[in-house]
Amino acid sequence: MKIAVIGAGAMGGAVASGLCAAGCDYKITVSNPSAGHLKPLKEMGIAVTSDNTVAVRDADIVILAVKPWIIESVIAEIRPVLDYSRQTVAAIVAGVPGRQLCEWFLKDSELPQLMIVMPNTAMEVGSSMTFIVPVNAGEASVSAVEGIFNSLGTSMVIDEAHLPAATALASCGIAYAMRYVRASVEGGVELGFKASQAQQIVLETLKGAVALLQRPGSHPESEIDKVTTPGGLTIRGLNEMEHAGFTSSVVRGLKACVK
Ligand SMILES: NC(=O)C1=CN([C@@H]2O[C@H](COP(=O)(O)OP(=O)(O)OC[C@H]3O[C@@H](n4cnc5c(N)ncnc54)[C@H](O)[C@@H]3O)[C@@H](O)[C@H]2O)C=CC1
Ligand SMILES: O=C(O)[C@@H]1CCC=N1
Repeated sequence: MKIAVIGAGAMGGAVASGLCAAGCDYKITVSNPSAGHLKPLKEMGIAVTSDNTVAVRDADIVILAVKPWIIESVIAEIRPVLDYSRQTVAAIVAGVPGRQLCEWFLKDSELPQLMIVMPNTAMEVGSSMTFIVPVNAGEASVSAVEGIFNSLGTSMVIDEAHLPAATALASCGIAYAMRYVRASVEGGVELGFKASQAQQIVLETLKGAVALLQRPGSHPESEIDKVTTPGGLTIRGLNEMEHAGFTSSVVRGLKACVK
């Protein structure tokens, strides 16, 4: 299967390099106006070009990975050469509704197989939580796009109404998770560990928490109950974090992200 990736930044670069690193059998061409982002991809053996129309011409699946304010002009550029009878478009773009993409893609009253895809930066390491929103897409094209993003982590097909929440939790959420790690490391340094040791401790602890929660029937509150000895140390820390607004600030941050 041939894939064209338009835009070689954080998302487009991670799709191409992630698929290559996973040893997938896709023939990938990446296009980007400047050469800087293309160089490492070329060194991995990926075909590169600065011409978007060249990249999309032979592709079975076209992945758009440009900023939201650029996507309209990129669609206008590639629309004349796209063959809607055989090509699927997956748009990685935040905050652009499906109906707007349809308006930009419309050609002779036709649309391509079209979906919005929302991954996160962990594609780089094959661990993205990715959402797929079919906008104008049948089962075969959705399953082809699922195949791509399952090679880069885990994917979930959702409806467009859930996309803002999904974006907040997972695509932006990876930054929120990093901020928890950074805060814990800073606390660990104040308590006497070197930053590198504190980071290792925090990451191993998070790995343990994830493994505990991934067991069937597991719940964060019951895991917390096992840690909080009555009158003990853990509950003092937890209550102090809640006095400072921990849960509330996370919920408010997610809601602000969706607004
Ligand atoms: N960065 C993230 O964590 C996430 C980003 N997204 C979405 O992914 C899309 C891409 O974002 P990033 O990769 O972060 O942006 P980026 O700025 O890292 O990459 C965009 C790339 O597009 C290239 N570009 C600019 N004009 C172009 C054109 N006319 N033709 C082809 N390429 C062109 C730029 O040179 C750049 O390499 C955005 O729409 C964003 O909303 C979605 C989920 C997560
Ligand atoms: O911050 C943003 O707008 C993009 C969308 C999801 C993650 N980064």
